[in-house]
Amino acid sequence: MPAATRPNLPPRQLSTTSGDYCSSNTPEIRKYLGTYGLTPPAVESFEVQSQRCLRLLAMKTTPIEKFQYLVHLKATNVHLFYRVLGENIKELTPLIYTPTVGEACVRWHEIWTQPEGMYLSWSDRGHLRQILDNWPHDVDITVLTDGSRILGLGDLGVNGMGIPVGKLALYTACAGIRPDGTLPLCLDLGTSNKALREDPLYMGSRTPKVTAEQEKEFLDELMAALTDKWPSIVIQFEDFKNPFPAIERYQNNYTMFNDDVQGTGAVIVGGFINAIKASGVPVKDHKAIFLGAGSAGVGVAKQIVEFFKKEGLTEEEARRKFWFVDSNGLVTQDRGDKLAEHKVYFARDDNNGRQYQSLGRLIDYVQPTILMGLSTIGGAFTKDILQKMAKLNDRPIVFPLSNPSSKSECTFEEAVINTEGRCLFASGSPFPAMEWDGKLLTPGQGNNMYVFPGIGLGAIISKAVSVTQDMIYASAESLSTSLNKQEVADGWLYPDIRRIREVSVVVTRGVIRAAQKNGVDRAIELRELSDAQLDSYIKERMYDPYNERENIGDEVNQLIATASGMNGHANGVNGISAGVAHL
Ligand SMILES: NC(=O)C1=CN([C@@H]2O[C@H](COP(=O)(O)OP(=O)(O)OC[C@H]3O[C@@H](n4cnc5c(N)ncnc54)[C@H](OP(=O)(O)O)[C@@H]3O)[C@@H](O)[C@H]2O)C=CC1
Ligand SMILES: CC(=O)C(=O)O
Ligand SMILES: [Mg+2]
Repeated sequence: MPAATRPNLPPRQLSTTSGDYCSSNTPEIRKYLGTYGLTPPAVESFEVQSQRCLRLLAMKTTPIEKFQYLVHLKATNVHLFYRVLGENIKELTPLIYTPTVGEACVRWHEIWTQPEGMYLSWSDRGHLRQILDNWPHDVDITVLTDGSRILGLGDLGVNGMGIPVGKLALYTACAGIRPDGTLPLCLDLGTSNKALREDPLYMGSRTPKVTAEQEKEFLDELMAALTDKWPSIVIQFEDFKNPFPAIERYQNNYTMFNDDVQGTGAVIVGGFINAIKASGVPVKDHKAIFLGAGSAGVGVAKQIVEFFKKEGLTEEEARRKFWFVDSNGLVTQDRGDKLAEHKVYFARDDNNGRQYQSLGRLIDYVQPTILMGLSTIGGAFTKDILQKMAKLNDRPIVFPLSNPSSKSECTFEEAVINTEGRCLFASGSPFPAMEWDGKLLTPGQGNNMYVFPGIGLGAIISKAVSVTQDMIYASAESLSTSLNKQEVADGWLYPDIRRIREVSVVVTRGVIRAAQKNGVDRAIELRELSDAQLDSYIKERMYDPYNERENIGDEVNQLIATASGMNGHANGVNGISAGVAHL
């Protein structure tokens, strides 16, 4: 074939995203693609490319610059991005997700360079189904937000797009959901953030947030449009200021869940089950104070109620183990204000006229074994609070879960020092390990990425018609059993994040089994598989960035085979195959 031109084949649309310009392409592939001469001559291995990426990353001095480089890498070579991410998941997750994604969202309008995902505006209603036709791929899963409660950072309008983009990257990295099967979706329904509305660089509608009734009308149209376009789509809601109406309205009619309420509940229960075991205190003797009674706090407590019930408590006994504090103090039935509906279930009626004075006084009164933070108030677990918990308990359970790190109720170091290294700890954002009394202590991270990828993949593979409470709970239980012997021996609450692909298989299997038990699965042939067979089935369906060649396909394999007189199948053993496999 001529050196620099495509053989007798039709012109081909080149795509940077799928690696058409990748330096690992062999000369044959470059000729086939028509990129011969358009890339530097060297044919590089993945290791070399990865080394360059990591060096480039190290040259960036701030987390936001590193974030921007990773956005660029994903846009220019998606498979390389997922290889680098997969091999450095522990180091890179804080850059593509919390905490850095928080800063990226705050500054989204300043740092935006290229489109990712879809935006649907209030003014688009009536046409949502048509607009979805503009999306170029088939979709397995979407993460959608209205930007109204981005981490603990408040209403950021369409700047919130960073969250669906980041979460979907984790669906791919952790559970192998194909990148082109994911749709980040940001609803542009106005924003209550006046500063953003007035910022000349803001990229959303400059109108106040629509009413709850209008949002419901919009979501009704959107849910119908999404499932009409992609009948098996899994729809994950994220970072809504008030997520409860949508969960209630759609959970039985669509394959949907809300990760802040249900995923957070599951991931915290997953670590909590191990914390309860490690505390040495029987389940019946635990008592919990929650600082923050929002969607995440109540979501976590509801899943813990399920766990307590499975451990033999009645629902009433389980419910009464919780004391919630919100911005108006202890959540009680006789407080004098109208409680938001989601708080009523846990509102206390045994306050005996006592007024809430402070978190410290409440700890003295309740004597809790567990202190959870989902309040968005950074530093709320002061030295005094932590020392009180340490005085009351041999192994106090302290979970400061607010994100990003600046909103965490305390740091790992503060918790360790003020409980003399005895706390059972998990946070929302990552903290470094530290030495205490000659021992290296590693903080747990109650990171939803342990469960949502498996919930999503389980729903996709089982073709579930809805995501049931049992599926969510199964993800928590599966997570709690996924620690290996060493992790258990070291007293960890969560498995090593570097094993996330293995963990996601266990979680996915649990979710599929629960879907089968509930009869919501449509892939009924999977019911016959043993657990080992189901694990293999799941693994086979996971996207593997090391084995990507669909961009080239059989056409080039055939061509290479003919040109080289060899069997040029991409998984073969010659130099050509290495190039194809590393597209
Ligand atoms: N796994 C994880 O790491 C996850 C962490 N989160 C984090 O949890 C936090 C809360 O999320 P979410 O529940 O959805 O948010 P919400 O806004 O729904 O809830 C925040 C809660 O904190 C309460 N609060 C605010 N100020 C105070 C105060 N001074 N004292 C006591 N309580 C206060 C609010 O009170 P009021 O109700 O009166 O307004 C509300 O109940 C966020 O930072 C989020 O990032 C969320 C999901 C997963
Ligand atoms: C982790 C997450 O979902 C949140 O903080 O909102
Ligand atoms: Mg969230």
